[in-house]
Amino acid sequence: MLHMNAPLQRKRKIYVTRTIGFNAAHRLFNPDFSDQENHKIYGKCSNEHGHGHNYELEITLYGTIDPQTGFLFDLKQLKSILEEEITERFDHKHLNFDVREMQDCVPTTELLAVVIWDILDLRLQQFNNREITLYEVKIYETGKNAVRYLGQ
Ligand SMILES: Nc1nc2c(c(=O)[nH]1)N=C([C@H](O)[C@H](O)COP(=O)(O)OP(=O)(O)OP(=O)(O)O)CN2
Repeated sequence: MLHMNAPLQRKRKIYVTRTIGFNAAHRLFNPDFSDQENHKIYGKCSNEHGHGHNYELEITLYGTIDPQTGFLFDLKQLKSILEEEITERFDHKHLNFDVREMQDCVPTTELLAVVIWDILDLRLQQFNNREITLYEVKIYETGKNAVRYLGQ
């Protein structure tokens, strides 16, 4: 038996974060509004042919350290899940047209965070019996603009 018991005399709750990026295009445009209204609300972000972003995401899990492995969750496994669920779905896509989960909404960073939360929350349900939950989806749309969603 390894001597990791000392720090694990009691259950330890911890947060683990993996960062991932993808490039995508979008247009902020609500078909319920006129072109003028869209331009007033979304400005240059409503330009007809859209524009691109280098999105950076921080995905944080929360739970109890496994006393056998010393992990909350294997980060290699989290990397694979994020590649399957996020990179494959969003990278080099146009969010208004190419991503089924975004087609009925204006692809703001807020709604992108909610959609990504729902995708990952579903995928991670298989690990709930290990007391692991999704804690936060944080998205940087630009170097200066970020959104955090905690599932509420
Ligand atoms: N609440 C939100 N506001 C805005 C969103 C959004 O998703 N949620 N998105 C945009 C645009 O997509 C836009 O591209 C961001 O524009 P801007 O603020 O100009 O981006 P920068 O950080 O690069 O701007 P600087 O000029 O460097 O400050 C707009 N609003």
